[in-house]
Amino acid sequence: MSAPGGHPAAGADFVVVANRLPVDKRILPDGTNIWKRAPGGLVTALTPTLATHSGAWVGWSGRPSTPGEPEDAPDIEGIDLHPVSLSADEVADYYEGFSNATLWPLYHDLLVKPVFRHDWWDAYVRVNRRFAEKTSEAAAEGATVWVHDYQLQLVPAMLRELRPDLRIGFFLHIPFPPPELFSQLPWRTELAEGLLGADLLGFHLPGGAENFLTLARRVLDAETSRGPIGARECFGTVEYDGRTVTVGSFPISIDSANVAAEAASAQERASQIRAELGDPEVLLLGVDRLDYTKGIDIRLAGLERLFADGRLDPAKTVMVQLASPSRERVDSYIEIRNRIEQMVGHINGKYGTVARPPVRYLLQPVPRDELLAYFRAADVMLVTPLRDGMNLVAKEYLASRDDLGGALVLSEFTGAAAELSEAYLLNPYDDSNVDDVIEAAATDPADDRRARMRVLHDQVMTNDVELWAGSFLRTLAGDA
Ligand SMILES: Nc1ncnc2c1ncn2[C@@H]1O[C@H](COP(=O)(O)OP(=O)(O)O)[C@@H](O)[C@H]1O
Ligand SMILES: O=P(O)(O)OC[C@H]1O[C@H](O[C@H]2O[C@H](CO)[C@@H](O)[C@H](O)[C@H]2O)[C@H](O)[C@@H](O)[C@@H]1O
Repeated sequence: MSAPGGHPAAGADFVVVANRLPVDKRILPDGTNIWKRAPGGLVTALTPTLATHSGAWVGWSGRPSTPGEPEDAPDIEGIDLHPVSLSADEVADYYEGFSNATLWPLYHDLLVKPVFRHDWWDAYVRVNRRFAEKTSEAAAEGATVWVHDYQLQLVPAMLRELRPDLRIGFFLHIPFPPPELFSQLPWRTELAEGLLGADLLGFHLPGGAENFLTLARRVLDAETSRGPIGARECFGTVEYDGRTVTVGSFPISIDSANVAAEAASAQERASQIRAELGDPEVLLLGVDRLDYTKGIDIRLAGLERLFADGRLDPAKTVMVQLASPSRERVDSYIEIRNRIEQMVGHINGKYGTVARPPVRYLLQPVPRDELLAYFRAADVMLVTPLRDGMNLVAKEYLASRDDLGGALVLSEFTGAAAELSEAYLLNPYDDSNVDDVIEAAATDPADDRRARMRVLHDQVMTNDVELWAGSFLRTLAGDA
């Protein structure tokens, strides 16, 4: 039913728009559908915020739709879900193609070569329009809409055209590259214009926000502010199309109190995990989506060098790598999986015994309580990306350690490093630095490690996801 202006009479006042719904749809062998809460940083971050607002979420179910299949709209955890259908071709062209083989590598330092294809771009435009239309149907008059991430950069302008009454925020969860890299994109003008449909554009780091201001000047000849941007303060502006768009830095975080409480109750399982692993002197842990940006190969290579140089003893050291399958049909993901599995086999073949391989590797998502038990068990958490927008794993690990045990090794090339200066920071491009830092985190005196963990744990407990969402939404409402 529509209100006089053509807008839904009973729409939501607060609508989140993201590539994925906070659930995955699975079809059982008997044909019935079940919805499971999906893994991933964005989903993990936003669920608590939505549960406290009465909101709607527009997104994709995570699987291709078959023609004619009706989309059911489940309601989980008090959130009204609005599924957007993608055909198998659209999954290939919009999600695996333009989003994850064009934009993802372009925004992550060209770690692999981005592919520029016009048919992928056409699918991206078509799917962004479908998201904008679905959102327009879901939002009440004057609603606040929060659009997320690189898959949906055209939605702000498309939605503004459909619904000028809405207050539109956009947040980018991955790095925003320097204009020199972004400008390789044949559709750079269209993307910049798409983003500027928002009232507020948020980035994790001030550097990403400043990159966007420079781009707006160069590509669109827009007038922008020139002063520095600060986290949750000192916002920038772009004058475009007769409107002022605010640009800011909002570092995302986690539901710290919940993670800490759940991890504390996983202590018994943590001790059991150590025993199952043969009570190693040093337990190293990696937890990541299997992505070439995460530097899983970097930490494996470091471990092998430390064994080869006799700096860590393979008989007394275990590294657990929990990898979650991701974007499995994209070539660069197939290649990194092969590389990692070859490295794991090589290290175990060379430095293990039949009873005791030093690397234990899983390629499957691990249940939440089990994951927290691993955090609680680990002596050293290895977070070694070559580039990462934020990295919530690092923050989850720190929140889990209210016992002040453990140590965090953290790449300088993560967004998290900007806030977590007491971590064992490393440059993943510098082999000897990688080795020195991992060794220090494993062998430094317990008091030194504890002192660092105290600062880091407090930092994450104070700067949680509520602060992130609250500061973004207050700025969007003009109350900051
Ligand atoms: N193997 C795994 N099993 C279960 N959850 C995982 C696994 N790997 C990563 N996760 C979860 O996925 C999220 C990853 O978020 P983040 O580190 O920000 O990176 P990204 O969103 O790029 O994957 C975290 O909440 C983390 O706990
Ligand atoms: O949806 P997928 O293709 O399975 O990918 C999962 C998510 O990966 C990316 O996460 C980013 O967001 C995190 C939270 O802000 C951040 O910590 C991390 O550094 C980023 O890589 C992606 O941006 C999400 O859209 C995906 O859902």
